[in-house]
Amino acid sequence: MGIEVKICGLSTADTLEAALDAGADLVGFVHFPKSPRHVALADAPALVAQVRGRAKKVLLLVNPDDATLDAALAAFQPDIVQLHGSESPERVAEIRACIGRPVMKALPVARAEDLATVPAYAAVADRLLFDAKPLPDDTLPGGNGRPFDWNLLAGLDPGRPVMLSGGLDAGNLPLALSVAHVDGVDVSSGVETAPGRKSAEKIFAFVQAARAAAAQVAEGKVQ
Ligand SMILES: O=C(O)c1ccccc1NCC(=O)[C@H](O)[C@H](O)COP(=O)(O)O
Repeated sequence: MGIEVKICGLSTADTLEAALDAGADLVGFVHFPKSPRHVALADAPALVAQVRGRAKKVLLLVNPDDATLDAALAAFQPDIVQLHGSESPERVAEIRACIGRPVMKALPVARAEDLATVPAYAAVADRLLFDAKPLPDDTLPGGNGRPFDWNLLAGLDPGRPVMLSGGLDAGNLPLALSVAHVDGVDVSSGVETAPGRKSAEKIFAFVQAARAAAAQVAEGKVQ
């Protein structure tokens, strides 16, 4: 199987259509009011209906309580729930048992020591997403448009599908995929012209670059 491409933070019909037309495997909807990509519950059904099975729908939540979880599941009907807060392995396991659908846990990475929690989360989550650890001044736990040292993932095999995230764009994907042998890539800022404003052209370029880079790695042309 080739690499999975996730376009995250989609919130408008036109840019969602661009991601689907470009062939994204997963489309991510952020339900987190502090985010410039936030999708309100009332706006979810129209976007969800538009997907029509052309991609997997990822609902992105941050430290949701049970009420938020229930309401968001009903509105977004996701294929995957991505937890992008400080959820403990126990909370991830609790949510996974409750929702009966795959959970992708986002783990913040800045240094090798940050990977110490991988086994505990790999034991309870269906997928792992490695993202750049927010800086002290960042107001969001993700979507900050900043990469981390991809070499930190070299040789890592948590026994779960792994998605690489954080500051990716069409330009740095070949290097990222040559360094980090992952199952998927995820982007938000790198396909935007401003926070929360997705670009159809950048979305298409990112998906194309991901397919091309993955093929190069598969053919052994990029070490
Ligand atoms: O995208 C957001 O606004 C966001 C807000 C709060 C938590 C997570 C968020 N995004 C999570 C994602 O999966 C992003 O795609 C990921 O962090 C990469 O973002 P970027 O570095 O901007 O490509």
